[in-house]
Amino acid sequence: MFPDTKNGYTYEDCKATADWLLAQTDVRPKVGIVCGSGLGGLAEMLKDQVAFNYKDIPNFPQSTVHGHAGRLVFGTLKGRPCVCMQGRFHLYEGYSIQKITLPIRIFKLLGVETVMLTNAAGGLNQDFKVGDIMIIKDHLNMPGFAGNNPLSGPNDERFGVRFPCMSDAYDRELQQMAMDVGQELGYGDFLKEGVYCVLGGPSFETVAESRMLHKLGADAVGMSTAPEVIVARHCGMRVFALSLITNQVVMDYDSVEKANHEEVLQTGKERAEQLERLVSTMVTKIEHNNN
Ligand SMILES: O=P(O)(O)O[C@@H]1C[C@H](O)[C@@H](CO)O1
Ligand SMILES: Nc1nc2[nH]cnc2c(=O)[nH]1
Repeated sequence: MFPDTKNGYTYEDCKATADWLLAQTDVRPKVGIVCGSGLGGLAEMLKDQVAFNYKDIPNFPQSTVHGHAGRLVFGTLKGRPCVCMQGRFHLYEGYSIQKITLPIRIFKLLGVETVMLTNAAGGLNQDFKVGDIMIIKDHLNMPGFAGNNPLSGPNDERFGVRFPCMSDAYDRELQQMAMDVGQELGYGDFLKEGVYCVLGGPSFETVAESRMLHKLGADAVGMSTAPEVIVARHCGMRVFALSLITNQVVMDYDSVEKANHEEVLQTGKERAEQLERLVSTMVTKIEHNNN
């Protein structure tokens, strides 16, 4: 079956999904986590889990990519109520940009205040190595340059304003917290910061494209996250995001390296434990209104 490409989801559609979920769990999450390719182990850390397959959730798309389990998991992480997407959606799966970002609005209506996103990305910055964790400080939203922005279409003020600011999209306090926590955990050698660039995928970059993105100021390139960040900021949630550098992007015509999804998943496995510890430690330190 070809994925549902319905464009718009109304406030009422999102509310219906959120209410359906809230009726089936007592967990009232303050933190919403999105797991990138091969990084779904974070969801397994949640205690007292109540999990839903995406196929059972009204209005939810299905995961079609290897490394994205397709489960929404509620539970607690060191006592803090969380909800975790074990698998996200991508434009290249054939979904509309509104559909891939729908879960972020549902997070909002579940009561989430802070969104933490992870992804797998190719390293463009020549100082980065495979296995580095990059704290995202900003993004280049390439589909948005071509008019494919998740906020295109009628604006519902119940979510946010027509023209949201994005110069502060990535919460600076949370970036500093990640640096501090990373240092405490002994991750200083592989913890970096930088600019993430999203492309539509699913093809990986040509050499010319990679060189261009590097010149434009991107440190890492991937196929997700930025649309989710835009939607999260539009509806007023704090955002923190990390890229795991799973491969070095090929920038040289003489290179024999070839980007591939298996390498992406393999690097995810090798670095998963540290990434999970970094995110889970941060969750215990983030202050919310009633904790
Ligand atoms: O969901 P993320 O952004 O982690 O997935 C990346 C981009 C592609 O979906 C895939 C390529 O290997 O990994
Ligand atoms: N576009 C893109 N996405 C990725 N996800 C993981 N690695 C890569 C990469 O090299 N390029």
